[in-house]
Amino acid sequence: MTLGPDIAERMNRARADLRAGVPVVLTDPAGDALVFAAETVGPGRLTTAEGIGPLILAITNRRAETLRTPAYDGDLARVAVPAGAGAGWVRAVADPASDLDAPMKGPFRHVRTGSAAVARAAIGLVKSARLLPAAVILPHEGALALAMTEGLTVLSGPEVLAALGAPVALHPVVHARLPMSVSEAGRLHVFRPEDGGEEHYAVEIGQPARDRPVLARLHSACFTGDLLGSLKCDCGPQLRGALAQMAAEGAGVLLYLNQEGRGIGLANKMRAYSLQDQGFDTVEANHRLGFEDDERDFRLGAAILRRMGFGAVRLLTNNPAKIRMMEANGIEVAERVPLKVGKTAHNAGYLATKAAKSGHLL
Ligand SMILES: Nc1nc2c(ncn2[C@@H]2O[C@H](COP(=O)(O)OP(=O)(O)OP(=O)(O)O)[C@@H](O)[C@H]2O)c(=O)[nH]1
Ligand SMILES: [Zn+2]
Repeated sequence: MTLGPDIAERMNRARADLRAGVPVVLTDPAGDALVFAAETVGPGRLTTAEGIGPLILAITNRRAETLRTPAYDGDLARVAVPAGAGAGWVRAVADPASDLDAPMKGPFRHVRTGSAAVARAAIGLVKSARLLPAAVILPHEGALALAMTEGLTVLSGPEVLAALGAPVALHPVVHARLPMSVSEAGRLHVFRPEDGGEEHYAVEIGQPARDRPVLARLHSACFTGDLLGSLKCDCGPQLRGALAQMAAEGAGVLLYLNQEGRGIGLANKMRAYSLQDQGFDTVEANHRLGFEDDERDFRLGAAILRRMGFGAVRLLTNNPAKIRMMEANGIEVAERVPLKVGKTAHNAGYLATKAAKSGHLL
């Protein structure tokens, strides 16, 4: 084995670079390119990049739909950045915050020739860095040479696309006893992805048998609901309700998956909340930002359950997609246990939207 980073490790580096506003280089058989996150690229680097060659802004089909412009590449659109348009223009196209104040972003000149593969890998990368799903691309023959002189992270575009679609391998790091007010027989397990990325947790209550379906909950992180007692969602009561039910039965396992905001991260979730204050529902807000309704990867949950020795669950959920994902990833769902707690005047619309648009069971 070589000492250098593999593709997953280099992608982790690239995420840090992109979050800091530093470009990365994507190599591709159709042509190499420098890639910036639209959210973080500053005016200085953008001007330097414009001096090298014409820039392209890649946005998702969801964002294109909001901007009423076609997505010629299917899942994404490549629009030319007008000369001298600057970071303000890039940000306004990528970020829906000012859509209602300044609705006309176009007309856009679309780039329809060449391969969209680099744009696709770039959007996948910035999304996985929990940034707005839009990337500035500078196609450049000398990108590799520039990477050498400027110390930029280099990734193969096709490898990025393959890695984004591959299941993340996780390993247990540590577990220890954790007496909790709900149950003194608690134990917290920490799991870490092989690429050194974000950790996920499992709270085990009692000593659930491995050869029978375990009462289980796949909980997605919700800082606002879990910690702050937000009334906009039902996450806090669901978290506490699930643990209470496991304590009452004497055994269970709650996975705490760090996929805040259905996988878009807290900053983007707050952008979605701001759009909800403008009158859009939870699904429309995700789409206006350029995301799908739900960007979570529930394969993580199945992988952790398997690592813990569980093959079958009684799943506490109202979300049929979680059941489908468990079964598709080798965890039998012997029973769905409804979890209906925490309805408030503030979240009634949110819960109704989840039922109407995301198939949640009421
Ligand atoms: N993007 C976005 N995420 C939200 C919003 N409200 C809550 N969330 C996130 O949604 C997730 C809630 O997930 P869960 O409660 O685990 O899952 P669920 O799909 O509702 O399914 P069940 O609760 O199991 O029925 C958390 O990650 C929250 O942060 C919102 O308006 N927009
Ligand atoms: Zn929540």
